[in-house]
Amino acid sequence: MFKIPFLDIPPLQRAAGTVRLPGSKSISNRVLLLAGLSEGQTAVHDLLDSDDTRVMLASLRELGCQLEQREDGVLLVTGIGAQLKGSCAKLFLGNAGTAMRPLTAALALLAATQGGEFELSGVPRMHERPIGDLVDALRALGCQIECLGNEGYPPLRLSGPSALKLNEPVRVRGDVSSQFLTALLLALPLVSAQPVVVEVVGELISKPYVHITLELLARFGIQVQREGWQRFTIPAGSRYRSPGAVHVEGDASSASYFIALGALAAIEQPLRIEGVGSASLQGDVRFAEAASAMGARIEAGPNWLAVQRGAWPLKAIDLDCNHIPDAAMTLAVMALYADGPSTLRNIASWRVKETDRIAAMATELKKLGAQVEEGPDWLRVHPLRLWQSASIHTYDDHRVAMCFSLAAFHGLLGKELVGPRVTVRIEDPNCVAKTFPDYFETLFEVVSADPADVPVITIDGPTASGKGTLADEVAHELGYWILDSGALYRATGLAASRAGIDLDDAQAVAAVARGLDLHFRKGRATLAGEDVTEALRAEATGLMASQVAAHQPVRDALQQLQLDFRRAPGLVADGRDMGTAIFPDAGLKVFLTASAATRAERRHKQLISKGISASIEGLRADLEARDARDKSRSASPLKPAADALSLDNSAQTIEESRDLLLRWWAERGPFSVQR
Ligand SMILES: Nc1ncnc2c1ncn2[C@@H]1O[C@H](COP(=O)(O)OP(=O)(O)O)[C@@H](O)[C@H]1O
Ligand SMILES: Nc1ccn([C@@H]2O[C@H](COP(=O)(O)OP(=O)(O)O)[C@@H](O)[C@H]2O)c(=O)n1
Repeated sequence: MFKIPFLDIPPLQRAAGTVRLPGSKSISNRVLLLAGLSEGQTAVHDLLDSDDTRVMLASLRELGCQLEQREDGVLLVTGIGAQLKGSCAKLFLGNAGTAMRPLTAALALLAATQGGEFELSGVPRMHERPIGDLVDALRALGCQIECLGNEGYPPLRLSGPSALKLNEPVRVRGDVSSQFLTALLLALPLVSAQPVVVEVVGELISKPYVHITLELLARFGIQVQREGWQRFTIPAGSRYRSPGAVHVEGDASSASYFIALGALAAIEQPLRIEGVGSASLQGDVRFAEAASAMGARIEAGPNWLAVQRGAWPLKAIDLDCNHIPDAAMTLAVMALYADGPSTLRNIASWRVKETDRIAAMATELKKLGAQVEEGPDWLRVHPLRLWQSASIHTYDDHRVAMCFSLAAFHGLLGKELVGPRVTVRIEDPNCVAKTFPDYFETLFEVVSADPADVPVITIDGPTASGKGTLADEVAHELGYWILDSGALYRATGLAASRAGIDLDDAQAVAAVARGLDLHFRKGRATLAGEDVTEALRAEATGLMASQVAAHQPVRDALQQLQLDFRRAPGLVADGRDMGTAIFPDAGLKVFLTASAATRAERRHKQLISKGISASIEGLRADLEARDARDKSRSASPLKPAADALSLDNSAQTIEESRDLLLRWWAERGPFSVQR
């Protein structure tokens, strides 16, 4: 997760590989509610772990459901069997419409029939998202509902008991959001001693989502009879029965970003997307048809898609997007790469989502330089030729953040589109946590950029000056990768000495360096399958590293390995020759120093905190010896690059050094002067 104020994405070129999608949000929250209302236990496989599912889980727990996370990732939900365990609760539902609407309906009916008082609230934006049509339908049925802020909006208080009028059809509007109908369909089996009829007033929008609701109800034992999309009957005596196990499909709306990515940038081979396919329940899989119409080449299996670039530039479209409301936002960004203006129609529901999405898309697309027109329920986007760097505001809306990441593919993709190489800044990138917490990590796994376009910050300097610490801090703040180049020399020294090789034998050690089976994952290092994290950091290994690092053939052997770390969105590299030899074109070079006394003291503290005893005098002698060797060797000696900025951090805290580097970096970036 990128919990940082912004993420700068450099120009990207190609996409290749396989993406495994997280579970669908719509299916996850419906399954959780149904499992929570059922009798018995449901094993939920592939559940989405996101902000919206967390609020649903917290609510279910509050209402008395038992939740148990199995080691294999499966969640066991033991439902309340349609019987309230407690008579009051206050539920906070964040900005999750898929939790607020159905819980409102279910708790209103449970309070009416079994008595109780429940308060449902959310973040400020949730209190601006209308729920009046659902409240009206439930009140007409006899439920007691108070709007605690503005009439027609959360927060709500639901109380009972009260008599329900189930003889007449329950009428609900379907032309603003289909979630109101879904909420009623999910909840009314709670009171179906007699058949319950729901009638939709107005033309129902987003029918595919209602289709998902009906399919999932059927899996939980409730066969709703449907007459067109206007009238639904829940048979008398319907009861929620756990199906035992449920598998949540991959999120089809999330798939849209990768389908678009394939259409834009899977040039040599298709991009494979696993988790959705031709057998998916979700309407948003039909985004694939829209992408095909724009030129994507798509092959589909039951639960996978393979997408490749077809037409280029993409073909402009004019599309009624009512059937793919969420995924259609992705089309608005694809339209930048089309051969003419594209128009997305029938998207009025965008105005009442996480933010007013029509206004948001128009505003942000214009920042990139695009010409955009909007109407009450449509958006027209013209192709973009002259791109400009833009800082994209994301409105706490995961979909705005995800679809604008696709705007980083520009300029270099086709002959017609050559233009300036620009940076796309995504503000508040962590807002993707709502449905796809690892979206950016997943994206960066499958994209590649021209290395020259990938920004690099180098931090060189003597031992224990704080390079590694500072590199970690800065990389974390920017969402960049880290190269601890010293670890490569340490691993070479360790591997060579374990193999009984003379560390002064340059060629033999270089051969070890070339065959290094070294991997870094989640803060741990493995060498030939063995965890060597601690062994690498030992002082003795540092001395071996400095010995083998003096050989030019060893340095040559490790060069490509180091260059391979230069991947989007960027790199912070620490070592001795990062700015002078490995990344001479780095955008910022820092030469970090501190007095020998300070460094010996720091190293001492570091070792003591790890339970390793050492004397300050001994450490100082070692580090001075190492500095002397690093500076005096002929192969890439330790020295500041001509264009490096020097920083003596003897009297600085880590935070002060970090903030100074981030300031230097910001001054050199495309957003230093506010446009
Ligand atoms: N201003 C500072 N900047 C960086 N590190 C510092 C600072 N002050 C103290 N330290 C400490 O110095 C120790 C050595 O830092 P480290 O990053 O391992 O150095 P290097 O990678 O240069 O050998 C760490 O324990 C770190 O917490
Ligand atoms: N880019 C680099 C990084 C490390 N090294 C060598 O590897 C040794 C260990 O590096 P390191 O960065 O892990 O050491 P510390 O500064 O953390 O003590 C250094 O003393 C250098 O001799 C190098 O020559 N070039």
